[in-house]
Amino acid sequence: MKVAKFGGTSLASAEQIKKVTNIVTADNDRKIIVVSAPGKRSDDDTKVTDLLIGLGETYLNEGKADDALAAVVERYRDIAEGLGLDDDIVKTIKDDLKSRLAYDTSNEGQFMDQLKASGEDNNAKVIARFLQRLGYTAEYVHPEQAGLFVSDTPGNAQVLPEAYDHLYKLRDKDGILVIPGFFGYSKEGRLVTFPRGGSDITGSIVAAGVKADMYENFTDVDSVFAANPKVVDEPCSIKRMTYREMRELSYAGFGVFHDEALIPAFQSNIPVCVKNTNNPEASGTMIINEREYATNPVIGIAADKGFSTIYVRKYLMNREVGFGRKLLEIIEDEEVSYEHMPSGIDDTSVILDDSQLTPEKEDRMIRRIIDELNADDAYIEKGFAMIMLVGEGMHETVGIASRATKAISEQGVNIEMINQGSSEVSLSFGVHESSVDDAIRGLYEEFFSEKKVLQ
Ligand SMILES: Nc1ncnc2c1ncn2[C@@H]1O[C@H](COP(=O)(O)OP(=O)(O)O)[C@@H](O)[C@H]1O
Ligand SMILES: N[C@@H](CC(=O)OP(=O)(O)O)C(=O)O
Repeated sequence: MKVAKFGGTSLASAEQIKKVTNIVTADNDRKIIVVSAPGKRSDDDTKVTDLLIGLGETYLNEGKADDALAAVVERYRDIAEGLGLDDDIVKTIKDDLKSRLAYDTSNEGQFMDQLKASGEDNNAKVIARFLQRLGYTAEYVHPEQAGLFVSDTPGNAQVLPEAYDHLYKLRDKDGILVIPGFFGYSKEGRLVTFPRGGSDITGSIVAAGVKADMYENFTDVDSVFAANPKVVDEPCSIKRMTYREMRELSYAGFGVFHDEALIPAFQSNIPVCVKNTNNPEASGTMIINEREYATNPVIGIAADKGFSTIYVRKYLMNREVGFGRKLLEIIEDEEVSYEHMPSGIDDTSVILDDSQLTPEKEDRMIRRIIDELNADDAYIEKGFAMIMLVGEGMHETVGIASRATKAISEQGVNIEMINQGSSEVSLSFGVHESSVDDAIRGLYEEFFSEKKVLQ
């Protein structure tokens, strides 16, 4: 049995949904499909999830949001018409959205979650209805009834261990099961979404729960590439990579697959295959436990912008017992997690993701570092990007770090930070955001320029 997840680009229009149903019905093993909300139809289009976020925010600010509601309903009307479905499904979706807007707004996180989740929930209903109309036995599956239980943390759900046993029972059902991605339910029955891009996570959890033979992740590219195709021209395709490599690369910026989505599949040893809805014949990228890495010690380069560094200097910092703990405690008190912490003798830097920061938090942290830790100097610098070079064979291959630093410096890019820490499969560099694309192109040229496909 296979679990196939289809992303927003694969379900953005009626035409795309028809491709999806062709793919699903062409292989009897594709018994469970996990679907996203309709995504972008073109580069300047808006994902339904973003329309829903806009709808929720307008409603919270103004107490009504008729135009924003109409824009969401219009997307489904377009799809329903293109699929030849009766208009009643559009009316049902409109009523559903209105009842979600009537939800208690006192907890904004919960209010937004149940609204955001409607994108996948209604799309799953449309797709199940379309499959039935085509004459297939197909069923929409409600995540709560399937037992997809998660933590009660709005926008940041984590699967609860008991979910897997409940999901196993889906194996007993007949026909094609259509499950909306992106959300589950708390034990108290509250809807909770995963982080953005979280339908990949649902797919992986369901694949692990039903003990699938494979988890197929359908998107809009033929494979995972060694670098972001928006930065490097025609980057080489990766045929096979390990879970660890994919996790590091997706954490560091490969938008094609959610980094948290690897864990459930990995723990159950289910191979993951990334494939293209627009070209399903292409073999895609297999993500597996081990690979032969002698010829390709490095498999990919990922990068992400939006990092800040807290720089702290204090003479004899290395001799002060508990300095690091106290520093991290100040950051913890602001409910901020840290990414890296490269250190010297008298100074240390803590790298933080900007999305967790506000000017008030920054001020409080700096003031406490100076007052409570008696630091000689402390300040925040913004506008960093982190680049990650990843590959299972890197640590056994002499000279990777020196080739990488040379390649970056030949682009005229200054390296602000290097971290070849405890991870055995990655090496990361901090550079200024403005020079990150040059650095990636330099690294790509050094490690992949002669290659078309990484086997
Ligand atoms: N290294 C990479 N390999 C493949 N695609 C990548 C990579 N880095 C970024 N991407 C982007 O990820 C996109 C697919 O992810 P996403 O838009 O989330 O798809 P979906 O709608 O299927 O969830 C691709 O169109 C591509 O532009
Ligand atoms: N629709 C949600 C969840 C998701 O995974 O979407 P996509 O498959 O389009 O990345 C989002 O945009 O975050």
